[in-house]
Amino acid sequence: MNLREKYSIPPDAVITIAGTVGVGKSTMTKAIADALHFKTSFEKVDSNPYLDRFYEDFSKWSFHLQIYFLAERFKEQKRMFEYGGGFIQDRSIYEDTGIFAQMHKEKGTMDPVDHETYTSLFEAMVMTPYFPHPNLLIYLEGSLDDIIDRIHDRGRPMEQQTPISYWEEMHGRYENWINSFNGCPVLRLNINDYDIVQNPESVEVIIGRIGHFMEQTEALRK
Ligand SMILES: Nc1ncnc2c1ncn2[C@@H]1O[C@H](COP(=O)(O)OP(=O)(O)O)[C@@H](O)[C@H]1O
Ligand SMILES: Nc1ncnc2c1ncn2[C@H]1C[C@H](O)[C@@H](COP(=O)(O)O)O1
Repeated sequence: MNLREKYSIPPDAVITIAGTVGVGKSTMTKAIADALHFKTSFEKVDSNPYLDRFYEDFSKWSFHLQIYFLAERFKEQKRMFEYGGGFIQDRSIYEDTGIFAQMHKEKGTMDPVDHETYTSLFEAMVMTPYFPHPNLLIYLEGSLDDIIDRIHDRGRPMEQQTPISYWEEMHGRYENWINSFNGCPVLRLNINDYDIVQNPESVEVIIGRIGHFMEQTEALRK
């Protein structure tokens, strides 16, 4: 019996991994997808034509970058929908609007009219059939210091030049955002509790928690 069957995880589930930059979403996405034999939906980072420019000049490129991410996520949502689920998704679309676009608008690095245009496009997109809520959102959390260490260890050049205050602001916003998020059931995992890099077998404990949590939330829904 495979882990998906063992822990009664539906084969058509869509599970989104959320959390701040560097917390470990991509690593967790791959580990869970491998364990469940699910497909993956990753963000485009290396081939993103705006990301470097954005980190050099937030005000100039924030609208372009948000539109780029929105278009990419729309294509991914459509792909997941057409496959009929069975996906682990690296970051939710809710974070683009609820964290990044919001933060840049409030900090004055995204023009309010651009933000309005972006939001109306986002709202039009989520009204299409391609945007069902995920079955589960796994929120990865950790201390700011641990996350900054991970950003440094990963070493993406544009992130190294970004002031710590940017990551600190984002870390705080994530906490507030997840505390009021109600788009789908949320399972919180603290990054100190599982080390899937040093100890890959620990993914089974996470799969067990996912299965148990999904059963509970499904029972409550009935
Ligand atoms: N459990 C872990 N233990 C130690 N390092 C980790 C762990 N998970 C991820 N990392 C490392 O932290 C960095 C950020 O992880 P990544 O998965 O790319 O984060 P995200 O997708 O959230 O930005 C990478 O260098 C990755 O190898
Ligand atoms: N919506 C976004 N706006 C601005 N920046 C974003 C957005 N989504 C992702 N990013 C940035 C943050 C990181 O530098 C890379 C990849 O994110 P990660 O959390 O490391 O997967 O893109």
